[in-house]
Amino acid sequence: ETNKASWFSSYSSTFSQSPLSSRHMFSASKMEQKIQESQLSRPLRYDYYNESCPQAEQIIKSTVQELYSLKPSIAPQLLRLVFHDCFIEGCDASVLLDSYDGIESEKDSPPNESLKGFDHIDIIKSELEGTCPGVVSCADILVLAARESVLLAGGPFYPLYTGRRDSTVSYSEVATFDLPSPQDDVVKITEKFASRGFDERETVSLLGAHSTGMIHCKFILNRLYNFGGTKRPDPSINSEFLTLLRSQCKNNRTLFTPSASPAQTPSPSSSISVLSLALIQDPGMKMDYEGSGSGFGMLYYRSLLQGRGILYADQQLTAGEDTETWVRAYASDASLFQKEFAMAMMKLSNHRVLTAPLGRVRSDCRRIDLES
Ligand code: HEM
Ligand SMILES: [Ca+2]
Repeated sequence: ETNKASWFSSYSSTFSQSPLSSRHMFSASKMEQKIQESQLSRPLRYDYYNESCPQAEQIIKSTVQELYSLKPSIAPQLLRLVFHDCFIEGCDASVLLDSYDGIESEKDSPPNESLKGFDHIDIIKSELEGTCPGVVSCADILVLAARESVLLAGGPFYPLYTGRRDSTVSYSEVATFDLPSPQDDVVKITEKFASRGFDERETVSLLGAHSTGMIHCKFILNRLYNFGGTKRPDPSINSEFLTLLRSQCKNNRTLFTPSASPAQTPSPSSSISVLSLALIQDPGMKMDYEGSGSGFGMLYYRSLLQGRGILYADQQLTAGEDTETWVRAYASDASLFQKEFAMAMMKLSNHRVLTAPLGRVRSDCRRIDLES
């Protein structure tokens, strides 16, 4: 029931706060209708699949582990994926839908351009469909796979209820406007998370997810070479760290992997835009650039305190009084971080879920089945 209460508080805060409400897909009356309908829908349950598909959670766990042993990069990919799903109209697998038949999908919206992990979700889904066809929702697969990924990346375990159902809609416009941008300042970031019911403390702990995974240079080039049009770097970057980041991310036309030969440098008349070339040639760098593998969390916050945040948005956590307090707390207490990250991930995974009779269980996570 507490679950439901937080669902409602986060929903209504989105609704009332909403400077962006005209851009949301739902009109006010539709939203009210949705709230009323949801009062009829059932809450999530512990071990929801224990009769309908008792092996479900084990299958998800072992498949993620197997995929991870072949390609460790899937763990951060799945973790990011659950954030991008749950943040946009709740944990309903809306982010997994492909664009087809007039559906403009979230995954094709600009903030989701570099999301990965969709094919891994397909693999897990097909394992489950082989065992219990039509039973396990894509939304549950996403949160459970992300939980496993957090563990593999060195983060905490957290319990999750199940019984989420999948959306029949993809919210590409909401994703375009509401997902946080790497260029957002601390005010914007805290506003966006507050609109989903997360306070500063929870926001700072969630950002600890940036202890793991890859970042592409395109997200920080301005910060390194032309911050706010100044032709100078962001003054908040530690100067040694600036040198390191610049060595990883060369400026525009010279943005090539070390193996690229000079002959491949495009001439100014090249028909390929510099931006798209930059994307092709941008292999990305590890967020835990020190590669010490010294755990999930601690190093991220310590780096922020030294002006070594990679994204502008990361570094902004030290620019707000409250957020900085939590950065300091997590930098000095690893177990506090693990505990609070676990709580925040549980809250994220329960954000505005759809349960029966709402939504449905898609048999293909990328498409809405016509018959069901
Ligand atoms: C202010 C909020 C946030 C912003 C602006 C932001 C932005 C970004 C950007 C720009 C990247 C790099 C993507 C790429 O280069 O392809 C990234 C990666 C990542 N983000 Fe965030 N993010 C935010 C919050 C979060 C949260 C709350 C989580 C999870 C709880 C998360 C998890 C991740 C993960 C795990 C990666 C690595 C993905 C990979 O290796 O493929 N992020 N984020
Ligand atoms: Ca969603």
